[in-house]
Amino acid sequence: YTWPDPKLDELESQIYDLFGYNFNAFPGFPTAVNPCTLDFFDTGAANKNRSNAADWIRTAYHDMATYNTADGTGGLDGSIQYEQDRAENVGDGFNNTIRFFQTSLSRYLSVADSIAIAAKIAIEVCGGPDIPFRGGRIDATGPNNPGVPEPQQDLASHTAAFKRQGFNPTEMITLVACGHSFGGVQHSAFPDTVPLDDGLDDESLPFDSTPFTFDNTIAVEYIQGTTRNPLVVGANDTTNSDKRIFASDGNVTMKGFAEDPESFKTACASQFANMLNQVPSDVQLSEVIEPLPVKPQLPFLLFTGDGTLQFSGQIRFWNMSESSSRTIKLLWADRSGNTDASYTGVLSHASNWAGTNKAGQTTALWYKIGSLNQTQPEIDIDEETGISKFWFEVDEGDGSAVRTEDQNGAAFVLQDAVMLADSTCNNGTLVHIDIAVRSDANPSRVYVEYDVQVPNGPGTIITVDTADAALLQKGVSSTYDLWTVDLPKTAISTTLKAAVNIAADIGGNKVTTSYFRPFVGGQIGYKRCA
Ligand code: HEM
Repeated sequence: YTWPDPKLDELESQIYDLFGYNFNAFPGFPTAVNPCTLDFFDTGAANKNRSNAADWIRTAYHDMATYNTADGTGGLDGSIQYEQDRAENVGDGFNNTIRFFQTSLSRYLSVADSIAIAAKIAIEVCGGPDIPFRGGRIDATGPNNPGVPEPQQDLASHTAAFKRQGFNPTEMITLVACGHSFGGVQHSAFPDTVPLDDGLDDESLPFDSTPFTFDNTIAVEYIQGTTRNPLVVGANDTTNSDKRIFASDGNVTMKGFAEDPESFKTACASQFANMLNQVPSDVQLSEVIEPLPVKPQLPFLLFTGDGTLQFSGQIRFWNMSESSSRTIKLLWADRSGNTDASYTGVLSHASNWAGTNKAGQTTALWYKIGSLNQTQPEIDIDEETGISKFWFEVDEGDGSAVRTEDQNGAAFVLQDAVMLADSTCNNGTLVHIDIAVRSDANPSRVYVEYDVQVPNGPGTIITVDTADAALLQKGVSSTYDLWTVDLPKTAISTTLKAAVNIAADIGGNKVTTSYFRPFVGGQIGYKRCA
């Protein structure tokens, strides 16, 4: 896709900026599955086979399992929030999962996409295959029809349930084996399947001897006859659903998985992806989100009133490794689209500004707009000529040709009609947001947008609220007027991200700035009011 696309930009960060210099990814899914034995809701040694990773994967399946291919209803839509009182959703793993990312939801990050991202990251970080990711799941506002398979049901009803969900019998065996590569069955949820050992409050019996890692042990132990899977060798044969499912094709599929770990991995990659992509028929998922080769993060213009616009932000270069000889130049076109030899500035880089989606690797380098030198930390743009787009020239300094990074000619578009003014301040309880608006823009409305989490029974709905700005001073500089709005901290404190953006309706179009965090340190426009 072409930057900027706020929703895809957010999702891209959530799946690629996971380790290292990863301030973007929020809440930081990998922190909960690195190591994969982590269990945030651990109640003691008795639960030692449980993990966040297993909870997240089971949550994705149970949310999806209401899908009905015939009428396009159900699927991965966050409806699990409203379905936890059902017998088919016994256990606290769903609530644990949703609680983890509840505070980071935004208009760009739905509950349903968060569930899908959590499962994808758990699988990938814990030894599993890469799962291609498509985004744009929309949250249901109430429950779907029931439909999650339960262990006491017979093979015919499981086959029918998976068919309804869009999986044929081989895919059913595959998806169950892939999912049950993680975690196990808990006594408290399934007391008949898992007896309680003396002296324990609760315990979980794993499906295989490696419940924290994706691997084909689930199949190897099953085929060898050494499995302790409580849904295969449980004392009550009625609830041995894995046994019935695994054996349903004469063990052909499980034998293949036991003999060839790579074939298991490949098969799981495609069935996990299918699971995450079963969404209601009125939801249109994006294309598979690939990492952007060059990605601006919070490119920001700040109106100073001294004749310049301060341009700051960070740029991520994917698939780049450290080099002391490299220099990267930023170039821009002015408001009229013209270029000039003077429209250029440096990007700076420090050696620990490296990140990746794989633990222990370096995949991307981060550069900052402006120099590292504190006296010139951003690039100053003449407010009279302004900016309309920017791009980069990468010189490896090794004699190879200088490379232009401009999104195949589209460049990186940046509007300069509305922006934060540096007179913005906060007094602890409200932020006094000053907005510079280009005098020739004639906006019909200038406003601030912010996300609000609205409780909806046991679930959450994200809405976008707005606060309108009023004109404060015409001609505050040669090119700009000043508008202002007061936003109480309570308005934006319902999301941990606490981010807002400035918008204006100009000539029938909506123009906006990036999301920024007026109350949180380290970003722009949050100084204390005098
Ligand atoms: C006929 C289909 C299935 C049945 C009857 C079934 C049954 C169960 C049961 C009884 C548990 C124990 C839950 C607990 O103790 O809280 C469980 C756990 C789990 N299931 Fe399934 N399952 C099925 C399919 C799947 C699928 C398709 C996936 C994912 C692809 C999956 C992923 C998991 C995971 C990861 C756990 C471990 C949870 C933990 O340790 O906290 N299951 N399953």
